[in-house]
Amino acid sequence: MNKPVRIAPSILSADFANLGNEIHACQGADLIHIDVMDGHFVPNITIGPLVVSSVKKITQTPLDVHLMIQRPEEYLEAFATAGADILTVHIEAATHLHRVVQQIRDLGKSPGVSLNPATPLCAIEEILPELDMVLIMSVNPGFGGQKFIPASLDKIRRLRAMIEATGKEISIEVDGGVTPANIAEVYKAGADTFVAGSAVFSTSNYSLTIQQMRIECQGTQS
Ligand SMILES: O=C(CO)[C@@H](O)[C@H](O)COP(=O)(O)O
Repeated sequence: MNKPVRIAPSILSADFANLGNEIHACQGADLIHIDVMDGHFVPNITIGPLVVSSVKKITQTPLDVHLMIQRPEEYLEAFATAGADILTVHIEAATHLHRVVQQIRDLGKSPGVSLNPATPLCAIEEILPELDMVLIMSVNPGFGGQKFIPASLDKIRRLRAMIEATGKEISIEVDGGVTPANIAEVYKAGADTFVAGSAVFSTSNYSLTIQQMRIECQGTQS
């Protein structure tokens, strides 16, 4: 069976002075990806729960909140209350990851775990069956507009095999340097959810770009 395709525009590349309209222009998106950076886990500072709560008021599209922060357990409730639907934490930032994943479930949200490019897949072996999604960083986190790291493709293939062995439906999201030119290859490797920041927001018609990215994946289906 063909895997679903979810396109998640990352508002990190949007015009923040015009955020509501920027999000409305992403018609056809499956998720709105929101990058939360604390200036400690990554060298950049971005969005907090107040902005998530404002975004929640203006869109029906589920909010995919990517926490690139230290001590994520201290902020889960705030982001859940603000309207996050998916809460993804970094394995490198959560000391008691199992507890953090349970906290996300208890808040009624969908848990994801993200891995930096240098973090091996074996690090998530034990927690994998508890997750709804694994986010593979295909750039080093912190900034939009970076180049996709080609070694991510093999990592995605191996992760897909690990997920199949669990017999569970767990999404693979890929974040960083995904474009209409490489999305088909990333999909074929086993990903189903694609974050796209500059690839969407640098174009003149966001909705059309989202549609093109989906078509690129569907073109690989048998
Ligand atoms: O998490 C991050 C960057 O750390 C991303 O979500 C970026 O926003 C992706 O941007 P592009 O690579 O697609 O421009």
